[in-house]
Amino acid sequence: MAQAPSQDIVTETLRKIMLPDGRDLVGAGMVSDIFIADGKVFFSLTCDAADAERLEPVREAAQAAVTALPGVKAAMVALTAEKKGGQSGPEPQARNVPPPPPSAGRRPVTDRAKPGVPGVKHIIAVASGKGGVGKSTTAINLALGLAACGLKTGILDADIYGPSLPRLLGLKDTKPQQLEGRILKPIEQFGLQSMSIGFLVEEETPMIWRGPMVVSAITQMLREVAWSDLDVLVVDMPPGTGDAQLTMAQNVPLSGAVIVSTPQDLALIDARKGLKMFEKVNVPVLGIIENMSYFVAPDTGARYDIFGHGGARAEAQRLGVPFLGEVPLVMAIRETSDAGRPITVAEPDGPHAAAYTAIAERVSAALSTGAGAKPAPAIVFE
Ligand SMILES: Nc1ncnc2c1ncn2[C@@H]1O[C@H](COP(=O)(O)OP(=O)(O)OP(=O)(O)O)[C@@H](O)[C@H]1O
Repeated sequence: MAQAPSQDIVTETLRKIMLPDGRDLVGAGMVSDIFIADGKVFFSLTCDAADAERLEPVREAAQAAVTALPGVKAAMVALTAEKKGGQSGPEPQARNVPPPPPSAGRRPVTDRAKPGVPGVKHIIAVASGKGGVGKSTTAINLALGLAACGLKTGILDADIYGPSLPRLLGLKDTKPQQLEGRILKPIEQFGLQSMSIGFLVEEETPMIWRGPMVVSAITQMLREVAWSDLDVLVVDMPPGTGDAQLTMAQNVPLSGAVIVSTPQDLALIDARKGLKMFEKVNVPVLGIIENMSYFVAPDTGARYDIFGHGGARAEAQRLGVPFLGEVPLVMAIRETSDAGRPITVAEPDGPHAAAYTAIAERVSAALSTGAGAKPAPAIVFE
């Protein structure tokens, strides 16, 4: 492969990407420090929060243009509303906050009003306010981390718009066995019981589901799968906070929810919406995970905060929700996921597996104590 391009070449490429107002990205002063390592290019684009949605196609165009440069293996471009510097100072150690102790006022984690799922003690949702923040990657590694903590664990891929579990588990051509009636046997992989709509339909099948169908498909996968004796079932939710997600959060007997966010303020705005959604339906939020928290250069091991590290921790603190931990942006996480052997399986003794296991321990502790963000009581004036 050709040599990776220089920062100047990347900058020149970005000069050709135009904004709707006719300025180019570089001329508009939107491009952060550009970081290039091992053929991969990382940078962020600064914009007003209000313009984020409108500028998503520009972000995609920038990412595609840089990816197409000779010598580029991958590019990761994020939109952010804060200006960020390049390399950070030394990272303070051990900043993870343990889950808060159970307090008398917290409600029990099992919602008795909803019928439980046979064979499953606790169900937790892994959700994100927006797509592409690494929710599925986090969900599978969290599930594996919970299993490593000694919990009998399952994972249900409820992201039926874009199921990724078959790929993440290296089970692309596997079909579940049908037991009597309509009941499906979960597929066992890496010690997890798993189910995904991706096991049932071909990858090419267009997934055009309307909201209500999404909910019934998921409810069916929850209740018509022979989950066996699970301590915890991790549900990888569809991204976003629309009606389908809200109905799901309402209908699935969730013990709690975990929100995944990247550190940028714009992702955090969406994460906050996710949090509010669970509060609305009285599901305790067990905490927030910051994914792609910082970047570790593969060659030098130096740490860079190009995407604005620490935002999720601050946000969790602000919202009174536990911070569950941070996972860096490392190519090994992406590559192992793509290869169907998540990092917690591929490198169980490595630092990244340790990060996920530490997060899993906090989730497990929160489940057993009933800790989580207690929704504020509604005050009604009549
Ligand atoms: N910590 C990480 N380091 C490096 N790459 C990561 C990390 N987390 C996720 N990724 C990569 O980012 C991409 C998006 O991740 P993933 O599919 O888990 O996101 P998602 O939020 O579930 O996306 P979608 O909403 O589109 O389903 C994948 O290629 C994944 O391998």
